[in-house]
Amino acid sequence: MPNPVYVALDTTNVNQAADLVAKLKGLVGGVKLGLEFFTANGPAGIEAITALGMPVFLDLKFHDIPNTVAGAMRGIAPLAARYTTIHASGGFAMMKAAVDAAKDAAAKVDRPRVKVLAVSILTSMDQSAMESVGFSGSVLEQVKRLAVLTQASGVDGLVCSPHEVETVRSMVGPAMALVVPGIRPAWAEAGDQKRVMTPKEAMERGADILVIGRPITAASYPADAAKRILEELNG
Ligand SMILES: O=c1ccn([C@@H]2O[C@H](COP(=O)(O)O)[C@@H](O)[C@H]2O)c(=O)[nH]1
Repeated sequence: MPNPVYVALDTTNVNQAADLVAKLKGLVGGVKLGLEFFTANGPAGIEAITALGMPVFLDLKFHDIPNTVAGAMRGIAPLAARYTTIHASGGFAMMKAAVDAAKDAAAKVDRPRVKVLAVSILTSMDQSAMESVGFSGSVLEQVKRLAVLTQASGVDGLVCSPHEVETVRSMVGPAMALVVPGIRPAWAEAGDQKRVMTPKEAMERGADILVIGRPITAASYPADAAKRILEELNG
């Protein structure tokens, strides 16, 4: 089985990210670069990390009208990321436009197409946070609704918390990638994450990819933390 861990390199500093890549190569399956890194370093920063030879997940969580999101997908096509993200709450038309643009753009630059993942409900939100923005149903019901919409739009995968992954897997089947942040080994602090679970539990419930940031990157010895997670996954 390929290593399912993508480590979230949430930093503004390219050298720090590159140093973590060097320390973690062979211990994680890929790296995730998000808004913090991209807003500080732009496409050149992404290219610098991609050049280090690990699969890159470009987590920019686009959420806008279909035409704008399609343009953004064309914009990132040359960066050769393996995965990118949009928000499922942008709706069917936006998600379809994103996938169509990713396909067209990849054909034009003659590269494998970036796989598009739709973020359902952020793992930092619990039931009361959902209600505070106007949702009356349960988190699980909303994630299920967005999973159906995501699959219908042709998007490649869904980002959800470990609490929903088993239900979503039973709904969408094996082909859709289920990417799961909110991962916390028993020895790590939850921080701002609300819907959390250990790496092993998340895999047992059907995750394909585990997104793990601070439990690795904020550890005194990131490579040791990544090894410990691998041991727990294999144990
Ligand atoms: O629902 C979501 C979607 C994305 N994320 C991202 O994953 C990492 C998690 O980092 P930790 O340090 O392990 O909390 C981070 O980059 C988020 O932007 C998420 O947490 N939840």
